[in-house]
Amino acid sequence: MYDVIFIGSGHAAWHGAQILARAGKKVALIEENKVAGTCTNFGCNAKILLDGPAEMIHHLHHYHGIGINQTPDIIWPELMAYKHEVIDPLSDGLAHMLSVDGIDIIAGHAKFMTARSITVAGETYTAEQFVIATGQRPAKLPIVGSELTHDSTDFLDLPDMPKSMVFIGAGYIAMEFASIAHASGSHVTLIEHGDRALTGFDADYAKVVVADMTEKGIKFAFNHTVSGVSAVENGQYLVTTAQGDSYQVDYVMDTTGRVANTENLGLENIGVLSDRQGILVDHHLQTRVPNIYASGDVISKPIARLTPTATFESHYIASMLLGDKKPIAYPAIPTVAFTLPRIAQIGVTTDEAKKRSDLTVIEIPYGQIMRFQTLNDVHAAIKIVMNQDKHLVGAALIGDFAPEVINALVPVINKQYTSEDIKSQIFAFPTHTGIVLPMIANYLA
Ligand SMILES: Cc1cc2nc3c(=O)[nH]c(=O)nc-3n(C[C@H](O)[C@H](O)[C@H](O)COP(=O)(O)OP(=O)(O)OC[C@H]3O[C@@H](n4cnc5c(N)ncnc54)[C@H](O)[C@@H]3O)c2cc1C
Ligand SMILES: NC(=O)c1ccc[n+]([C@@H]2O[C@H](COP(=O)([O-])OP(=O)(O)OC[C@H]3O[C@@H](n4cnc5c(N)ncnc54)[C@H](O)[C@@H]3O)[C@@H](O)[C@H]2O)c1
Repeated sequence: MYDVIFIGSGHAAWHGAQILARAGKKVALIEENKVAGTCTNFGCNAKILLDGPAEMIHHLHHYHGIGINQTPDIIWPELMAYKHEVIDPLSDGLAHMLSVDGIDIIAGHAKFMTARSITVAGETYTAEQFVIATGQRPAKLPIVGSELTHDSTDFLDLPDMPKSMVFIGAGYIAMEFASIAHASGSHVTLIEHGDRALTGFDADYAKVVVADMTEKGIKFAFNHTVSGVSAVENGQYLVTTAQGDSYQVDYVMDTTGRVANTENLGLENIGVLSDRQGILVDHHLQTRVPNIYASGDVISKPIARLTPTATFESHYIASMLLGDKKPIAYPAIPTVAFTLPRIAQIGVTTDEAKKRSDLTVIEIPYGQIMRFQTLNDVHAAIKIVMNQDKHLVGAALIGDFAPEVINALVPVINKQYTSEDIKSQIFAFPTHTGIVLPMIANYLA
C-alpha cells in the first residue's frame, strides 16, 4: 500500500511526489507515455529550443538597413537533431532523479477500480491518497479529413520543414509555431474562426503581433471556419472553409485547443466528477471523493493551464498532504505567448479594467522612448493596471523582452510594492527591466 499515488508524471505530479517522498512517504507515479509529461517532452522545452534561431532572426530584422544586410537561414534538420540531443535525455534524467528519492515509477495506463485501488497493465496498486494529474491532449476538430491534420507533438518532431502550412486557430500554439515555421522557410496561413488572435491577451497588442507577422509574410484569415481537409495531388492537402475559400498546402495543423484527459480513468467507478474543462475540485484541489485530489492541466479551472500553475498546484497538494490545511491561494499568474514579437499578461487584464471604474490603465511605450537600448524593438510597450490605492494589479506587455520584464512585475503585484520599494533599489542599466521598473514606480503609491 502506497501513501500517495500520482497518475501522470508531468509538473503537476513530480514536484509534489518528490516533496512527499523526501518527507518519508511511500510514493508512486503512474505514466503511460514518457516520464516528465507534456512540457518537458512535447511542449515548452522543445518549443523554446526550436524558437531560438527564429527569435535571433527576428532581432536581426530590427537592424535591417541600419547596420545589417543579411539574415541567416535556419537549417531545420540540423536544428531538429539538436532538439533530440537536448530534449530526449530529459525524461530518463527525471526518472533517475525520482528513483533516487525512492519514488516508484509504474509504466502504463491507470484506471480506478475503487477509491483506494487502481489497475495498471493488469496489476492492482493501492494507496491512501491519489492525485489525478493526467493533463490534456490536443483537440481534434470534428470535420471531414480530421485524420489528415497534425498536432503540436507532430510539429515538434518534424524531420523537415514543410514548404507550406495551414494552422487552424490563432491561439498560443498556432501563433508560436507559425512564427517558427515561417522563420524556417514555410509559407504559413492561419485560419481562425474568431475575429482576433491570442484571446486573453491585450487586444491592441495582439493586433500588433498579427501586423508584424503579416508584414513578414504570414497570412491570416479571421472569421473563417474550416469545414474539411482532403488529400489532393503531389502529397498536398486542400483545406476548405465554410466561407468558400480553399488553401492547398503540404501540412495542416489542428491547433484549436486542448482537452482534459478524464476519460477511461474509471472516474465513474468512484464518483469523481468532471465537466468539459476537466475534473471538478474544491479550494483544496480535492475532488468529491475525499482521498482523491487533482492537479495541473486536468483540473477544470478559470486560470491559465501552464507549467508554473501545475507546479504550484503540485507543491500545494504536497504541503496539504503533509498537514497544512490552508485553501489554495493563487498569486498573480504571468503568461507569455512566445510569438515574434512576444506578448505577455499578468493579473487583471486591460479588458476587465476598462469595465471597472476603480481601475486605471496607463500605457508606457518604452520601446519608442528608449529606442537606443531596446535593439530597435519599437513595438515594446506596457499597459499597467492600477487600483485606487495606486498599487499595480495587472499589466499587458508586448516586445521582444516581455517575458523577462513580466517576471520583474510579479513581486510588484504580489507584494504590493510602493514607489519607494522600487526607487530604494538599484537596477542594472541599460536593461529592459532596469527602465520599466523605475518608470512604473512613478505611478505607484
Ligand atoms: C506545445 C505546447 C507548448 C507549451 N508551452 C508552454 C509554455 O511555454 N509555458 C507554459 O507555462 N506552459 C506551456 N505549455 C503548457 C504546459 O505544457 C502544461 O501546462 C503542463 O505541461 C501541464 O502539466 P501537467 O502535469 O498538468 O500535465 P502533463 O505534462 O500533460 O502530464 C500529464 C501526464 O499524464 C499522463 N497520463 C494521462 N492519462 C494517464 C493515465 N490514465 N495513466 C497514466 N498516465 C496518464 C500523460 O501521458 C502525461 O505524461 C505548453 C503546452 C504545449 C502543448
Ligand atoms: N506559451 C505558453 O504558455 C503556451 C504555449 C502553448 C500552449 N499553451 C497551453 O496550451 C493550451 C492550448 O493552446 P492552443 O493554442 O491549442 O489553444 P488556444 O485555446 O490558445 O487557441 C485555440 C484557438 O483556436 C480557435 N479555434 C477553435 N476552434 C476553431 C475552429 N473550428 N476553426 C478555427 N479556429 C478555431 C480558437 O478561437 C482559439 O483562437 C493553451 O491554452 C495553454 O494553456 C501555453
